[in-house]
Amino acid sequence: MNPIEGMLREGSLKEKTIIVTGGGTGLGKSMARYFLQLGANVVICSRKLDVLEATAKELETETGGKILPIACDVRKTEQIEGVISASIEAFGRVDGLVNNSAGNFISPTEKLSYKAVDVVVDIVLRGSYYFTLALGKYWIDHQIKGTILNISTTYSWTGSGWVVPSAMAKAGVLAMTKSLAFEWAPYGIRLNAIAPGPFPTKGAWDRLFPEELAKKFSFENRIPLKRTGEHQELANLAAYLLSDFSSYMTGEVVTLDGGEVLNGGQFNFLKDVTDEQWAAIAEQIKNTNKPSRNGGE
Ligand SMILES: CCC/C=C/C(=O)SCCNC(=O)CCNC(=O)[C@H](O)C(C)(C)COP(=O)([O-])OP(=O)([O-])OC[C@H]1O[C@@H](n2cnc3c(N)ncnc32)[C@H](O)[C@@H]1OP(=O)([O-])[O-]
Ligand SMILES: NC(=O)C1=CN([C@@H]2O[C@H](COP(=O)(O)OP(=O)(O)OC[C@H]3O[C@@H](n4cnc5c(N)ncnc54)[C@H](OP(=O)(O)O)[C@@H]3O)[C@@H](O)[C@H]2O)C=CC1
Repeated sequence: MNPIEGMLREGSLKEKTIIVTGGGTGLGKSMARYFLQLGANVVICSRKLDVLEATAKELETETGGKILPIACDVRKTEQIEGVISASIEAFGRVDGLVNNSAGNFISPTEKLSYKAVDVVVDIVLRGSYYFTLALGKYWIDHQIKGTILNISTTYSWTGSGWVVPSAMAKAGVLAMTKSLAFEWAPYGIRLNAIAPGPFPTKGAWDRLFPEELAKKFSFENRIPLKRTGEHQELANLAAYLLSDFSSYMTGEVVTLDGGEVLNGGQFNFLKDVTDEQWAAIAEQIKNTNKPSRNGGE
């Protein structure tokens, strides 16, 4: 496969200031890089300031764009408000938010302590609605037509065992996306979401596909398109959803997963049937049909 290129034309996010939570690592970092390349001012925030500062330095050198790293635990409202006021001070205003911060790990649910469930739900659900609420109030007060992109998962729809706190929290984020897309549409505020399939990042792989598991299962085999996602593919979609090109779209959840979620199709197990078997099956079904066509049983 050829390397995936940036999709939008230069300057597509010019004059926009976008906050990316969890923007120091993984997919958040890849989105931040592309937003900078498209001319946005970017604010990245998460718990680890040293990681954010290293990312900011790297991306600034690479893109020549303006990026501000700020420490913020998305479970703390005063820290979120601090990020918003520091962003306004640095760039004049805020136009976009990516709720990308997350916590997650695989575990049998009955082995989780109450705190282990809380930690994931609080980062994902509480963090997303705290940030959304704080920015929404600012946008409504200042008549700014802001845009929010929530990073969800495909199992928000289907549910999934062994990641139950994450599934509960991400499903809540989806409900918020659709509910507020309607309620805040009169203010011109848009909310959309991406449901990514597997995109290799250290954060996700260490906690969801650890070596012990990777030795036994081939994840690529579960994916109809037989590969994991490229970060630029997700960054392209994210930039589109934050740009004015998507200004007629709100309340939408776009799945980007190589077809992985379609595995649930009831007859998809037939992918292993050979051509010879298909010929025999067709013959058998036709023979069954014959008597009924001739008026028989
Ligand atoms: C296709 C892929 C879909 C991907 C989706 C994603 O979201 S990928 C994104 C992936 N990226 C990330 O997740 C990035 C951020 N993630 C993190 O920082 C950590 O994974 C965190 C979420 C645990 C928070 O860390 P922290 O330092 O704030 O918390 P802490 O260490 O204090 O633990 C709190 C409680 O959890 C308990 N506990 C922990 N592990 C396990 C376990 N394996 N088993 C059982 N329990 C476990 C721990 O014992 C404690 O409970 P206790 O004993 O006190 O009752
Ligand atoms: N990679 C994948 O295959 C998939 C990822 N996703 C979603 O994509 C997003 C990015 O995940 P990914 O890049 O893979 O993983 P990462 O672990 O790299 O990203 C998670 C980010 O969240 C930040 N974070 C965690 N806790 C907090 C907190 N309390 N306050 C603020 N920030 C916090 C972390 O920074 P810090 O530690 O500094 O706080 C980190 O930068 C997540 O929403 C994830 O659920 C969804 C489906 C698949």
